[in-house]
Amino acid sequence: MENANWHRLSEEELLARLGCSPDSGLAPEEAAKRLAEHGRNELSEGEKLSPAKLFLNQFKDFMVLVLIGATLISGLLGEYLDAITILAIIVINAVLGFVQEFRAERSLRALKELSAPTAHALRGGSIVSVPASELVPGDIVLLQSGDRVPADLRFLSANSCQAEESALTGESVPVSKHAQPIDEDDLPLGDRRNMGFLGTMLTGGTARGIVVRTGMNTEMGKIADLIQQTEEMETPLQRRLEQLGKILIVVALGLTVMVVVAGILHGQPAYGMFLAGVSLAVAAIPEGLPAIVTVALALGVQRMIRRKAIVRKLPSVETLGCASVICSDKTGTLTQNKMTVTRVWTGSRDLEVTGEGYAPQGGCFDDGKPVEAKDDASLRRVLQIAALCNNAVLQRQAQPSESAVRSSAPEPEEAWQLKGDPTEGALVVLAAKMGLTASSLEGLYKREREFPFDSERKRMSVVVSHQGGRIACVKGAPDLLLERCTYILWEGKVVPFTGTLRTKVQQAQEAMAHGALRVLGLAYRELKPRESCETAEEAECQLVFAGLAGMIDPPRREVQAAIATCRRAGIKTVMITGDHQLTAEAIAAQLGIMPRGGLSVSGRELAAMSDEELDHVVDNIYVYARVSPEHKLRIVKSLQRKGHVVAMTGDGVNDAPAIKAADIGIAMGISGTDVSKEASSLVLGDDNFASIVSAIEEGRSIYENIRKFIRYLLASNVGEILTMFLAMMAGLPLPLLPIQILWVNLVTDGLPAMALGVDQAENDLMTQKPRPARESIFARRLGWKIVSRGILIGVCTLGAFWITLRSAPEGAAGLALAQTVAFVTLVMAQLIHVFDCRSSRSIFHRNLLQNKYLVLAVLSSLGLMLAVLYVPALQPIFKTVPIGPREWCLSLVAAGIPTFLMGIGSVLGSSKKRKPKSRISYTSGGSQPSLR
Ligand SMILES: Nc1ncnc2c1ncn2[C@@H]1O[C@H](COP(=O)(O)OP(=O)(O)OP(=O)(O)O)[C@@H](O)[C@H]1O
Ligand SMILES: [Ca+2]
Repeated sequence: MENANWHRLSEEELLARLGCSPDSGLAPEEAAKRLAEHGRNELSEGEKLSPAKLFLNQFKDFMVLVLIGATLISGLLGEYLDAITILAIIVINAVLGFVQEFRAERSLRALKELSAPTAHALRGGSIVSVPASELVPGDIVLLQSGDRVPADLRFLSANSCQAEESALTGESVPVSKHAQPIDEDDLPLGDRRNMGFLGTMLTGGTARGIVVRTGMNTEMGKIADLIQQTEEMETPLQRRLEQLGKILIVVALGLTVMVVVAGILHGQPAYGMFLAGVSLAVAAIPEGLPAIVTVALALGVQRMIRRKAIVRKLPSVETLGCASVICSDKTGTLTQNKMTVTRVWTGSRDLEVTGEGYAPQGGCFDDGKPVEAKDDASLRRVLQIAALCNNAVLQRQAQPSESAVRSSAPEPEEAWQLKGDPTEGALVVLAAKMGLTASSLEGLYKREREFPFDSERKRMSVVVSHQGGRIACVKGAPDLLLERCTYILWEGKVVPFTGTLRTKVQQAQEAMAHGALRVLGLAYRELKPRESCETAEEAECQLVFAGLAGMIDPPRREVQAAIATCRRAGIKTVMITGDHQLTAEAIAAQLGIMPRGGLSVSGRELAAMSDEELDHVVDNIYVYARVSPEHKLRIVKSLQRKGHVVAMTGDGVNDAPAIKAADIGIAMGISGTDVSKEASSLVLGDDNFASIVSAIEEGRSIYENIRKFIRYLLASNVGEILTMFLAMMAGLPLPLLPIQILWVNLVTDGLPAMALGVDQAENDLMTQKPRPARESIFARRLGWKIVSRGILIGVCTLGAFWITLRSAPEGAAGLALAQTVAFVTLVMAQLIHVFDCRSSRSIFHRNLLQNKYLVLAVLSSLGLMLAVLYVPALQPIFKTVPIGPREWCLSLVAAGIPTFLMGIGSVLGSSKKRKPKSRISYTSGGSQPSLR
């Protein structure tokens, strides 16, 4: 089927060559057959690490190589027990490292699969949503503005279709597409205007195309090796830790060399000192750090997924914790996007509409008296426009099967299902309540044209033919619609739209908007017989204003609490909406977004401001109303200039630039376009504002957990090095034998550190201000804690060693006892300190048993330590001796000092300073000051 000239073929030739019927598409069996033949529609990802390779990689580490060298030397010197034990430790170390990295790798891959795209294909006569990876040549796919092109395809039809092909051609300006054959050989890609290419985006219009090539056979596949995977998968923190790791290696090696030299100068045997040096270097280098960071990030990401926030770019996990402003869409994110018309205004009458949901029950009431459509020409016209200028379809749900009942949402009474825009759905329901259903209108009106809704014009219109005449029906945002109306339908008669009447409409609209209703204006015009009506401009002028419909869209239940959480956490919530300013303000007040003295700004006011003027007030603006997507970019930029870390939501094609520019770009999983998702770093699985707040909470928690185990690992390492260093400087014997150091490194660093990575957050996580984006990982006294605890661990371990050594009998037995005491003290000090690391204050501030994993990890480390002490078979290997109550007391006291001494100090210190919190008051209703 290879043919480079797909663009030359006619539709018939295409269909014949690709063996596809234009009406029913491919049969599912045929599609399956072709999938087996052509392979999946995926770009191969280049080198994928096999588990075996990943395991072998563990041995490539420099320090591990040194250890292997040391094993060889031990073996050659006849110290077989040493050699075997070290070898065993190397292997266990590698297994641990492998498990950590494998888990990280796997969860990162799962993450990628989560955001895998789907496509709408015609298969076996109906349109189905299939994973893009299962498309085959011959599939007919349907695309609309905002979709990514799922394979290379030839267009069969295209309506005002625009595609952005910069990924392939480097040209960032969208090009228009058509479906006609182009009779030219060797056409450059950019000129194949009747083809769409994998990896490009549809930025406007709709299209139908037939897949001609998939996967690595596509144009993108041909250059797949060349394109740099731009997806950033390493976070700034990881990069900084890598640098830190390098510094630590140098420091650790330097200290180790000093320890070895000092030891030899003080008369220690060279072989023993060499082995001790190597072991110390291995122990002191936090080689596991990067892997644990990745695991902590990856596990955190999985927790986020459970809370409906899908991270597309790992670095944003870190940025999330710094977010200081969330700019959120209103409709669907803060509100439920379940619209119900509750009021209709027709000039002469202000009607109340009853009945909730999509079921056409209830009706219009005037002062409590039911109203019939047939008695009121104005109302009839309003309902007609509402029903005709509409693409939403309401369906009675098929008798739900048993399995659907069990799995479906908790609203069994909701028997009606909406296909399409909820705003339009509300109007369909309104018309149906009054007896105008789609089926009753079908025969009478025939749609000739549609000028679709866009968030720029904020209206939609259709042209319908009816009894030989034609009518343009328009609905949209009233303030913009009114400018295009020259007449008004007043008490059943068309009259000129005078200033007084305009004021009345204005007042009616504002009254509805004050009540948090979204208001749509409805207008029409009867076209003259040969009047041209080819553009939206031609259709939407000289209109007759018919009436207003006001609809409620209740806030999402969780949102108010989420916004309060943000406020406590020092995060500002800003509402950005295309809706009317009064509606937006009313809902903002309901949700507690707007503080006393906060401002709301309309798109028009925003457009009139210079960047400087905007910067001046941006910190005090809480609502942006009637904005267009382009305004979002200005808002993001301005907030960033003020030093904010900005999270911005969006769903449409035009939102992509703002999503990209924001520090955390957020796309809607359900209602968002592919274009917006591709630009985003976070996708909300449920379109819900509350999920953003959950993600921020997890982001903060992950970062704090990383700080916890960095503190634990580094303080442990400082303690280990210092014990050895001070002993050698003081001319004492080795306080810890090489094998013991390796054991400490393995057992205390491994599991407890990982358990800290999944620790529960502290209570004050969401009452703290966001952390500054440039803050060092050692900020907020972490560096001090590492150094102070490390020094105390080292000094106390050495102290216990020295006391035992002095009181014990001279000779090998006494030394072994002292070394065992040092070993126990070091291990216990770390296992106590690990609990201290959970708190930013002290060990007394947290429930010790809360983190079950940590308790288990500590208990197993403890068990292993006791085994080394008391299992006779292990004693010769680790050169330990059983210790008695006296030694235990000494060890435990020495081990507790670093944590408890500092803990008591911190309790005494913090009881003195308690500063009062400042309060901002938030209104719940009432009028807001505004820039107007
Ligand atoms: N389908 C539609 N047909 C005609 N007019 C519409 C339609 N949907 C919305 N409008 C009008 O356009 C205005 C803006 O709608 P848009 O969808 O851009 O904003 P929004 O959904 O409120 O935005 P956001 O999600 O940011 O809150 C609405 O207030 C309404 O008056
Ligand atoms: Ca270590």
